[in-house]
Amino acid sequence: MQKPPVNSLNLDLLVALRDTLVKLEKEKCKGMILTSESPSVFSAGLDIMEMYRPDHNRARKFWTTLQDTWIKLYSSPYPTVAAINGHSPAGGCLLALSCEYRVMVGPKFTIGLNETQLGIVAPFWFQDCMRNAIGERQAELALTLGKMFSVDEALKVGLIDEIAKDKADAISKAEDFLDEQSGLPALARSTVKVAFREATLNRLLKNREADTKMFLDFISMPKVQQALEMYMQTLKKK
Ligand SMILES: CCCCCCCC/C=C\CC(=O)SCCNC(=O)CCNC(=O)[C@H](O)C(C)(C)COP(=O)(O)OP(=O)(O)OC[C@H]1O[C@@H](n2cnc3c(N)ncnc32)[C@H](O)[C@@H]1OP(=O)(O)O
Repeated sequence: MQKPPVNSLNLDLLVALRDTLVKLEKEKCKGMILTSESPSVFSAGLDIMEMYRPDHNRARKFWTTLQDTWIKLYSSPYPTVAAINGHSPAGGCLLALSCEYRVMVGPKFTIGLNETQLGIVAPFWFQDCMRNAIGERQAELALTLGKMFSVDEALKVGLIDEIAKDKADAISKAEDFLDEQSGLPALARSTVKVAFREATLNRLLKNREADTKMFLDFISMPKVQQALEMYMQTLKKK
């Protein structure tokens, strides 16, 4: 990802990510490493400006493109690794959680689904991804608190799989994971992957329209708009 300054996921970046994932699948990609050009941010999550005082049609397109991107990434037949070389809150954490393996550069960055702290709610499929990675108990604690994990905490709880000392080390560890996968029969590998992910995927696939409506209704609430405005101001003041 290369959208300065913080790879916030706006409609354009999501379209680019989704189209890339579609192309990779078509071209029978052997494996993908998702990382960031920024030296300190993997992705700042959803672009708050897409949710603040939104145009209804654009907000719908934004959300359905996020859903498409997630579905493509989460269900990709080829192996995927997140080389998390910077902070990874909210939607950034979702991208990392949707890959099969996570290597994160330590020690100073943070990762987590922090939505509750912002006065918004992580959608059920974000929650499912966290639950699948760290288990029911830890996920409930993390989601209700909107907890951002340090790299050490993330490793301990199973949110990431390995710690790297810098980006080059993260890429090298990610390549090791892909090398290990490359010796396996591809169809057997991807069938097992989809079997593990099917229930989580189907939950969104069967409820896409309701999920979109919930998002549009939620961001139309004056209280939510106030919370987003205050949060944007805090970020700008910083
Ligand atoms: C019931 C179902 C309902 C569904 C409801 C909605 C569900 C929503 C789901 C997911 C939500 C999200 O993903 S919300 C986004 C959450 N993200 C964050 O909280 C991260 C915010 N950003 C930061 O903490 C920091 O920016 C950083 C740690 C990522 C990087 O820090 P750094 O110091 O390097 O950079 P700055 O803070 O100075 O930021 C630079 C610049 O970028 C702007 N910025 C940062 N984050 C965002 C963002 N997410 N969206 C838009 N813009 C962002 C920041 O304001 C600065 O702008 P200026 O240079 O103009 O000041």
